[in-house]
Formats: sequence, structure tokens, C-alpha cells
Amino acid sequence: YQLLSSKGKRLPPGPTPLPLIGSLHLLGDQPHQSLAKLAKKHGELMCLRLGFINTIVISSAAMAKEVLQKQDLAFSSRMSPNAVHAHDQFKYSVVWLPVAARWRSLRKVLNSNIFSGNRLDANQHLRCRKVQELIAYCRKSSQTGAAVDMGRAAFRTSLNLLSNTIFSKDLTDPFSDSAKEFKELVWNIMLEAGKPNLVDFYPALEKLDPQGIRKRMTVHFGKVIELFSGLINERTETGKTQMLGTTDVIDVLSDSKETRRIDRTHIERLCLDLFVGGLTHINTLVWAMADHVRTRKYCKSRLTRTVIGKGKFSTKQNIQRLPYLRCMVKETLRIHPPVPFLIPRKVEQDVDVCGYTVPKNSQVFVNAWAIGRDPETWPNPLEFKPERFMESEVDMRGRDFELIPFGAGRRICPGVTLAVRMVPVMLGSLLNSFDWKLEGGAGPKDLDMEEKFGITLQKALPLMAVPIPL
Ligand code: HEM
Repeated sequence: YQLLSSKGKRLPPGPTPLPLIGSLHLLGDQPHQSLAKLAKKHGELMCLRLGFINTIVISSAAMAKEVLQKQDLAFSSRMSPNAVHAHDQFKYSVVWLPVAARWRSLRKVLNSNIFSGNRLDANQHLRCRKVQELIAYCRKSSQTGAAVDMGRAAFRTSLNLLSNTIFSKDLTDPFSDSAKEFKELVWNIMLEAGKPNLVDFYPALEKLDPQGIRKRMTVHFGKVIELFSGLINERTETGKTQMLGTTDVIDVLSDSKETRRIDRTHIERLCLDLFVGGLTHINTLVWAMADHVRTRKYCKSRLTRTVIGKGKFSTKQNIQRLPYLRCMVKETLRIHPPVPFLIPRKVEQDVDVCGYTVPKNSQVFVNAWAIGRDPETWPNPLEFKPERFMESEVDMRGRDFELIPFGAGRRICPGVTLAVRMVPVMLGSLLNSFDWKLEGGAGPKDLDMEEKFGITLQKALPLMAVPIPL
């Protein structure tokens, strides 16, 4: 990399001079951590040259507010990685479309029809059933003393939880071969999309695709799109689910006045977005369980099981009565935001930010990971301490910039309403039904908390925990 700006030294107005090719090596395989260290030295807004791409890194809440709120429109395009050029996904996907008419109509459908409170209330029972299945699975393990691989269990539950929200049916029997196949497919998509791709920094290499990432993405996307296409056909033939008293995403997309102009390709690609985006919360569940097993804070808190009763499943209503559980979710998202740089933005024109000139076509990383661990905002930032939120009204839906795991502004995560229901319900049900111990009698200090950077920030080693019935 080459640094273009540094602390206290404002760049003169006007276009920033572009340096020669820099180097990517210094960022290593934990770029969120490397960039946080660099920011300590060079300031809250850094402009780096990565390969041929100008990269702006934002590392403070105040600067994040500047770009995601005050100048949101100028920063709301996306830098689409070459991986999503497979099957032209970037031309259809709500994640990658620029802020223009097509993106607006897709977002309107998501915000008002799919993720509205009423809609989520209406199909809540489908999700509750999936959580009950998860608890039944853990109960079986508890009878034999077998450890549960939390990531896998959460993946299986979440896949069908989303599938029920979208198609009103399980995608697959969670223990069948086809479930395994689909899981691998989605993991592979997340893996490829998360790999640093030389083409993204040296666009001249696009045709060569030297790491083969686009080629493999073409195969994975092709299979998923075929699967969704089949499911949509099946749904169109059998008709609406409203007869069953619920409305799912496909009903909304095929029926609503709002969505009449959304064609079949967009519907298929929206399903893909929702599945890939929707699985983000698995990481949050795994990190929250890991922090729980390490600190056992939930058990120590008096505000938990006593309120709803041991062994009871958490429901949306119960969650309202479990403030400590909600604080645990916030604390987990503060320390381990699953999308550490948000989804990279891009500026189409030169933009002035607090005296800096951000040159046009720069990509913009907002380091939500560094912001969540900033010692100026968070005392003892590395300590898992849900209590810090008990007396505070810090909001994580894009209003308070010191906690922005879902981003902010126009491009804020549309699934935030679903995520803030799903995660506490799953977590609360797991914690309220069992005590959890590490496999093989390992003590809390033995738990490895290392992170693995990718499209989402995962726990590097799987969390294997043994459920003990209460
Ligand atoms: C813990 C759970 C989740 C986290 C932390 C999360 C985080 C994020 C972040 C940081 C962004 C980028 C925001 C920005 O650029 O400012 C995003 C975008 C997005 N998320 Fe989520 N997300 C979660 C769950 C979900 C769910 C459940 C869905 C849908 C089922 C979803 C669908 C999307 C979509 C479609 C976008 C792209 C929006 C756009 O570009 O206009 N996410 N998410």
C-alpha cells in the first residue's frame, strides 16, 4: 500500500495525486486488524493505494457518521468484486446495484413488504418451529453427552428458517445429502466471495481470472439459481400459501402492486441475496455462544431464566422481557461484527470529507470492527461485558455510529429487522434450555477465540459445546 494521507495533515483541496502501484502484502490475512493498527498511526480517514485501486478506510464513529449519514448519497454506490460478475449477478442483485430506479424498487419491496414488522409477525410461527427443531436436536446430543458443532447446527436451522420465510417450506431435510450439498454450495459462495482476488486490485487481469474465482463462482451461482428457479416454479404451480394463513416472500414478489415490475430474473437473484445475506447471523450466534461458554455471564445474570422460566423457548414476546439477552446480542455484534468493513462502498465523483478530497472511483471501507473496539468510546473494549448496554440506549440500526454492525444510511442492511428477531430467539432458546460446557472437559480459558476474515468474520475454529439439560 501507499499512504496518501496521514493524521493531522489535511490533504489540500482538489484531486489527490495518485501514486504508483502499491502492495497488498502488508494487509495480511486479517485486513480488518492490520488496517485498524495503521489507522492508530495515520488517522481516522486513510487513503491507500491497493494495486490500482484507491481505497479509503474510515476508522472512527465521527468519520463514519460523516460518510454514512451526512454525505450518504455520495458514498452509496458499491464496488462490486469480480466474483459477482459471474452470471452478471452484480447487474441484478440489490446488494450490488447502484442507487437508481431498480435498486429503489427492490429496496422498497424489502423494507415495506418483506421485512416489515407486520410481515415478520405473520410468519413468526414458521421460524419458531425451526428453533424448536434445533432444541430437539441439542436435546438428543445432551442424552448421549455428544458435543454440538454450533456453526453447523445454526446453519441447518437458519437455512430452513430462511427457506420458510421465503418459500413457506423447508429447502431440504436438514440431515439429507441434498442439504449437505446445498450447505456446501452456499459455503463455497461465501468462501469464494471472501477470498482476496487479484483481479479486484489489478483490473487488467479480469480476462485471465488468475485464481479461477469467477470460474468457480459461475458454477456455484448456476447451481443455486437452478435450484431457486425450480422452487419458484413449484410455488407458482401450487399457488399462493395464503390459503395456509401465511404470506411468504414469493407471494409478495408475485402479487404486490409494488412488485409488478420486478421480473423473474430479479426474483431469482433476490432469493440468492436473501439466502447469502440471511446466513450472516450464524456467525453472531456462534460468537455469542462462545463468549457465553467463556464467561458464563448469562447464567450469572439474575435477569434471565427467572423471568420466562427454565427450559421455555424464547419467543419474540419473551425477548422483550429479557433485556440482558438483548444486551448480549449487542455486545457480540460490537466485538465481532460479521461484516467488518460493511459491504464496500464507492464514490462516483470527487468528494470532500472534512477537508480531505476522496478521489472519484475510490472504494470505501468503513471499519466497523475497529469502531466497535475503539477505547475512546468503549472502556475495556476487548472485555465481553453485556452490562455496558443495560443503562445505555445505544442503537445498532444505523442511528449511533459507534455501533454499526448493520451499516447505516440508504444501504443499511434491510434484514436488520429479521436478524434482531432471529438471533435473540435462537440464542435465548439455547441458553434457556441447557447449560453449555466445552467438549472434553476443556476450561473456558482453553477456548480459542481467533477470527477468520472472509465475506463474514467467522470463528477460526468450530465451537464444539456439550448441552447439559437444565
Ligand atoms: C446479524 C445479521 C446481519 C448482519 C450483521 C448484516 C450486516 C449487513 C451489512 C453491514 C450490510 C451492508 C450495509 C452498508 O453498506 O451500510 C448488509 C447489507 C445487506 N444485508 Fe445484511 N446483515 C445481517 C442479516 C441479514 C439478513 C437476515 C438478510 C436477509 C435475509 C440480509 C440481507 C442483506 C442485503 C440484501 C443487503 C444489501 C443491501 C443493499 O446494498 O442495499 N442481511 N448487511
